[in-house]
Amino acid sequence: MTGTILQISEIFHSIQGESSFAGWPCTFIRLAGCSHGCRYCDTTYAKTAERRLSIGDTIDEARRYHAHLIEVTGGEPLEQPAVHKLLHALCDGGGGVMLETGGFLSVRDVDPRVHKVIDLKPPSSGRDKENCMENIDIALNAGEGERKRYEFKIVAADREDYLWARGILKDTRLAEACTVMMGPIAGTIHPSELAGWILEDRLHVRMQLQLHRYIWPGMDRGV
Ligand SMILES: C[S@@+](CC[C@H](N)C(=O)[O-])C[C@H]1O[C@@H](n2cnc3c(N)ncnc32)[C@H](O)[C@@H]1O
Ligand SMILES: Nc1nc2[nH]cc(C(=O)O)c2c(=O)[nH]1
Ligand code: SF4
Ligand SMILES: [Mg+2]
Repeated sequence: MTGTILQISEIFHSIQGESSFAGWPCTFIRLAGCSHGCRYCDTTYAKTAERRLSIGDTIDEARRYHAHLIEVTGGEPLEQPAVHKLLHALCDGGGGVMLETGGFLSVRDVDPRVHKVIDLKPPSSGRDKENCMENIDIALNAGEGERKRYEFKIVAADREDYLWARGILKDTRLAEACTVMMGPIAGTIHPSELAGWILEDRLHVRMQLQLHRYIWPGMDRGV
């Protein structure tokens, strides 16, 4: 198992900048490769691997930072089949384990101990037709205790994205069951504009800004 090879973009220690865990020290394992190409992606450098590491070496390196929280992100982490063994082994080691996924692939086989952050890609991504809507059903049908480990996220560039998000939330009533985070895509709408729409519509979502962009402005990698 530990011999299974992962394509790695970077492993770093930072402040969790997104999700309901924003603000906590966190070690990030960024797996390389993504076949989606969202128009606004801020991590295109992760398309290609910097290193190939066994699961065991990946965990050893991540654990060196002694963070209470580890997030596996990408690229698109679910595109590497070995991610499931990685997540399982991380959970066995204790501490909080998070997965950040673009939500194109089902999270059905993800270790149930993992806190799953699932993006719903809006029209401005150019990939909105590829959302795996099964993930919403999986979360809604999860038992009471398990449901808290499903979190959804929608980033928006404009009013069209926002209305799309509002429509999905109304149709599925997802926000009544799970945490839904909403934030602006960097360099597009001002946070106050998005906040205004959320408040006007009494939307039951949590607003987020990418904290790391404020802590380390202009830094694209390793934060
Ligand atoms: C780079 S992706 C990697 C993980 C996975 N592929 C995904 O899309 O969730 C991590 C998060 O960054 C967000 N993101 C990417 N580009 C962004 C941008 N320009 N502004 C705000 N958030 C962005 C994505 O929506 C996603 O939630
Ligand atoms: N600080 C920090 N927090 C993050 N949360 C999710 C991230 C990601 O790229 O998936 C991310 C990231 O790249 N940096
Ligand atoms: S799925 Fe994630 S990593 Fe892939 S292009 Fe979209 S935002 Fe970037
Ligand atoms: Mg990021």
